[in-house]
Amino acid sequence: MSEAVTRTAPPGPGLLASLDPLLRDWLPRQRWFAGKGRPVTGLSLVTATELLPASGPLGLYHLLTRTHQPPVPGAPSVPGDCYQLLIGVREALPPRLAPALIGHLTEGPLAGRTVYEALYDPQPADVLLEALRSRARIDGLCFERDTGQRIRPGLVPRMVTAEQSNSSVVYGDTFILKLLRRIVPGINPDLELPLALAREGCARVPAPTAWMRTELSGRPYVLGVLQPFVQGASDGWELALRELAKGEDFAAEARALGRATAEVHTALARALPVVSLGQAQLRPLVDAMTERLEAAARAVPVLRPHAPGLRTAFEALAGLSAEGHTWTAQRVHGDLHLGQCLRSPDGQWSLIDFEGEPSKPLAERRMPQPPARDIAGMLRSFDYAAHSVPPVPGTTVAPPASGWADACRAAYCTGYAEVNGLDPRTDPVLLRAFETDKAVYEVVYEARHRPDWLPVPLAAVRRLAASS
Ligand SMILES: Nc1ncnc2c1ncn2[C@@H]1O[C@H](COP(=O)(O)OP(=O)(O)O)[C@@H](O)[C@H]1O
Ligand SMILES: O=P(O)(O)O[C@H]1O[C@H](CO)[C@@H](O[C@H]2O[C@H](CO)[C@@H](O)[C@H](O)[C@H]2O)[C@H](O)[C@H]1O
Repeated sequence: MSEAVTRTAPPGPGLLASLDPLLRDWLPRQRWFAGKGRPVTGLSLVTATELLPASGPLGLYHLLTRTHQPPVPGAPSVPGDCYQLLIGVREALPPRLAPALIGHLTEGPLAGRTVYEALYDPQPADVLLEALRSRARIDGLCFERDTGQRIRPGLVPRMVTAEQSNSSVVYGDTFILKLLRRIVPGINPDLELPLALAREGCARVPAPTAWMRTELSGRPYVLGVLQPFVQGASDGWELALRELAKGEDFAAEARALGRATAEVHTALARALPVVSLGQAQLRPLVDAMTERLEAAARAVPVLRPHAPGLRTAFEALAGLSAEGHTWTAQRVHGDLHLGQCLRSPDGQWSLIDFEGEPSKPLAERRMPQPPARDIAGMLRSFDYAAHSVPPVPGTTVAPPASGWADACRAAYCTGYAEVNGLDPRTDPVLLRAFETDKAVYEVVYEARHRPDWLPVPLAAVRRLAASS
């Protein structure tokens, strides 16, 4: 794990080489590890930055490390993914840090010491906040902030333990720092879009307070974003499940969510380019959807029988386009679902996590898209919530939830139209194509990350395939 190091710090490659076997075992077990299903055959260190020396009671290292894995069958060989790690080194872990254990060093300059995931530990987490507050520059790590927003020192950190694609730390219920795990070169929409929305004065999205970035081989990388923490918030997914469990409807909230989505779309359309999609521009979009379907059917065999029916959704869209129909495209959220919507105690909705679908290339995530992409994501999410309610024991009857989902879906579109003037239901071909694309994505996502959930998107796949 030493040949590709571009920056090293004491105690140097000795420590880093001895970390290699521990990380090889630990990395693939992390929720945010994107290369699941293929063995990690090697790691190469991209950068190592010492934040606290291991000669003291707590050593702290910021690492960027590239994994080597065999290519996905049928796909071309590409460089491995690059992950961001914050590694702590202590003599022994206090019991409160037991879940953070990575392993024990058996060789090298620090043999006998314990290595752990340092974000769990308030002291290292505080090092990051202090670096952002003071706009530090440590080796190639740049900590920057909006000087108009104040970061009070001494806010107590706690790691967010929810299942995430990245990792987050909350500071004193005032800020939340998201450390991106799989990092990719380029402008990251998770910082780009909230900054653009803040400039537009859009209050539906927490405005970035500070961010961490670096440059590798002349290309920019966003490493993390700090934003105000919405205190006492519940996310839309929790709220929807709560209402479902009580047998309550969620239509009023769904309508408010539709309004919030439309407000964000309107602000994004003001802030960033809006383009028209004629036949030439729509073709690549439809081709990409079709290719994703083919790749998904190769990866998840249970999808195969439905592929012909699903393909008709994309063909219908291409057909409308061939007849001269055009659509408007703009920057969108890209992975909108109920878990990305936070309701504060005063009932206001905020949207978070503008990273887009993490498995897609950044260039694709940053392309203008019909707003129907986000709307379809939310419509799928109401359906997900409805299907997550376990059936009544001893019955095979579907939970009373399909009607619940239909009411939410309708209310959401109504709310959207109230703000935007355009009711998404007036373009059913476009909506079906995007819902299909999303359901296909979800099948792959669940097969990879949560196989028990696979029946949820598969139910939608069956419905969408049959609705041609
Ligand atoms: N500004 C915020 N205020 C309160 N909670 C937040 C905020 N941003 C994120 N969260 C919480 O952190 C979780 C993870 O954030 P998210 O941006 O979705 O990360 P990821 O990209 O890792 O999925 C969210 O589900 C939400 O519960
Ligand atoms: O980690 P992210 O929030 O960026 O998104 C990924 O994980 C989501 C699950 O946590 C996944 O969402 C799917 O499951 C949700 C219920 O847990 C449901 O509300 C969504 O509609 C459904 O797509 C998301 O697709 C994935 O990108």
